[in-house]
Amino acid sequence: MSPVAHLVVTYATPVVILSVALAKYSAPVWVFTAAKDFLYAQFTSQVRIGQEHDLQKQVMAWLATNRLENANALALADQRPRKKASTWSPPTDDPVYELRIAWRGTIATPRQTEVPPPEDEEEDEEDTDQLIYVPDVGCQFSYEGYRMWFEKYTETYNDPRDGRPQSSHTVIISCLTMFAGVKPLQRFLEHVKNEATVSFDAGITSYRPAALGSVAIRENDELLRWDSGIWRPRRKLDAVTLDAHIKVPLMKDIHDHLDPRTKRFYIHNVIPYRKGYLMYGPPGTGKTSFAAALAGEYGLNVYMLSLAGNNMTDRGLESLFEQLPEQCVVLMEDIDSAGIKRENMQTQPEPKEPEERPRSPSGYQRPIPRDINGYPISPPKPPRNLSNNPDALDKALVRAGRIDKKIHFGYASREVAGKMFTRVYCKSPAQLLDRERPFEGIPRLARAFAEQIPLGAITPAEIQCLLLSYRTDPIAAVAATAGFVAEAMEEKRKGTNVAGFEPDLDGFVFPADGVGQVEGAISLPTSSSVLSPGGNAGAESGKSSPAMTPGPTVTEAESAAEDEDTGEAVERFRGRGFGRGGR
Ligand SMILES: Nc1ncnc2c1ncn2[C@@H]1O[C@H](COP(=O)(O)OP(=O)(O)OP(=O)(O)O)[C@@H](O)[C@H]1O
Repeated sequence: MSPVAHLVVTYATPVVILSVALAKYSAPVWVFTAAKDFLYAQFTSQVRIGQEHDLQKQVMAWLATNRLENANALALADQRPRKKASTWSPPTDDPVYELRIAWRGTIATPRQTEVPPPEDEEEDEEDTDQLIYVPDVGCQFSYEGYRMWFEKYTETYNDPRDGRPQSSHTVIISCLTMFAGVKPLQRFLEHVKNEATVSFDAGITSYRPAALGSVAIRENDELLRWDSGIWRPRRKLDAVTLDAHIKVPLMKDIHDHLDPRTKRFYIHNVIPYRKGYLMYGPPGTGKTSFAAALAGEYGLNVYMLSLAGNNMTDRGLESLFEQLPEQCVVLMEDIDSAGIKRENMQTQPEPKEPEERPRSPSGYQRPIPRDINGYPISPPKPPRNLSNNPDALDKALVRAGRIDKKIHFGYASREVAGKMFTRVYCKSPAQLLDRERPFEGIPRLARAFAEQIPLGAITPAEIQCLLLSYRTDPIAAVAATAGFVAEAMEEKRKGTNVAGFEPDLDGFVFPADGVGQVEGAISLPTSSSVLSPGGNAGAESGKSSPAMTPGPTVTEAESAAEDEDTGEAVERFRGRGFGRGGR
């Protein structure tokens, strides 16, 4: 064979054979690929969930807790996923319980019976440093026998407000099904949502407006956004102690409002579906705690707005309200110091463009009262308004329709004081330190304690501070109460900040973590707000002056206790007092 023929045979033959083979089989391959694509296109249902939707987090949390074993890509979560369904143990003496049961009956699923023991909650809360993974791009899972897969797309862009890089995530859930269409996906999302709703025992997310500092934001208020939110453990409603005659009707009212039938009624009659409560009273009486606990109770997230500063315009507020989800609690703090007066509104014609509005010398636009008084930005959802001084509020702000109910949060009554005492010292075995044994005679001690709290003078926050200081010793707490009360009232009279209390605890054990103590101390009233004349808080202090005499002495408490040992123990601590001077 000639060399040319050899070359042709050696190199050309395989190429020819390969070309013939490809020509022969590529058509079926192409047909197969096209058919597959066609089938996928025809029979794949998809749902896109944007970052602004709460459901995105709920889907991620559901996947993280249910399907991690199948995930082939993981990412670190930026917040703790909620726990699975949990519920509460029925308190026999809680009149609010019936209402809660009724409410949850409308949303509960059978999974609600999967109740982890209450102690789990505490264990979980200590576990905050644990790394939490969530499924990342490409994770597959099955639901009701349908194969589903989850994709996540991240888009990065520069924030027009301050030019900083931001990212937004879109989650896509796909499902391959011949005949069921989008139904399995809808059922899946419904299931995730229900589970997340049932799991609201675990916590709530609270949002605040994202940083307001930059000039770009001030000049472009419609770009204001809520921040990405902070997950907080749910505060139980039972932990906020209120007099039953306040708590029960209030809960009933809120419960009725959130009933879907009420919503239907509002929509049918073209009435804005929202409800405003003005909670007023001295600092440290539980307004914020109650609103947050309420949100947790109904599985609603909290959107917090402080109206104290001047760095937000009405357009900014409007923009924030437009972004609220359908159901939430809007917590407006310090509305009495927001400077919202009807007169202001009348003297300030509202220009169309934000930059036409008058500016303060610092360059900030003053909020125009339309934010609260004007319908367009009135909160569409049940808001809670917190104020220490309702007298300072403009009548237009508190008129019916904007504020539907005013609720006074007052100083601790004996009932509240006794309940707080009982809650601190009735510890479950999981809460007892090594050296502690379950306390005995708590009801008697609680009575003795409550009798020493003068009416109209001491806030629940102050009581919490005292009790947490003696968290491991109820007898010492009872003995120290008279001194504590005397010192608290003296401090208020002098006008100094009672947060400066330092218990004289020689020989006693400080709370191990001190967290509650610090929290209570931070929130203790400054005398300026408690005693300020003219305001409600001041009026209240004034009114209550005659009642500010110390309550029954410890000796009376002892006789009420009818307990020799307890009496002796209390006697041992008498005179030690509470406070620097050991009065
Ligand atoms: N009624 C209450 N029951 C149980 N704890 C309470 C109660 N009131 C206040 N506390 C405790 O006191 C602290 C401060 O309470 P909170 O912030 O809710 O008071 P506030 O009335 O909202 O005060 P402010 O007017 O300063 O915002 C919280 O840590 C809370 O635990």
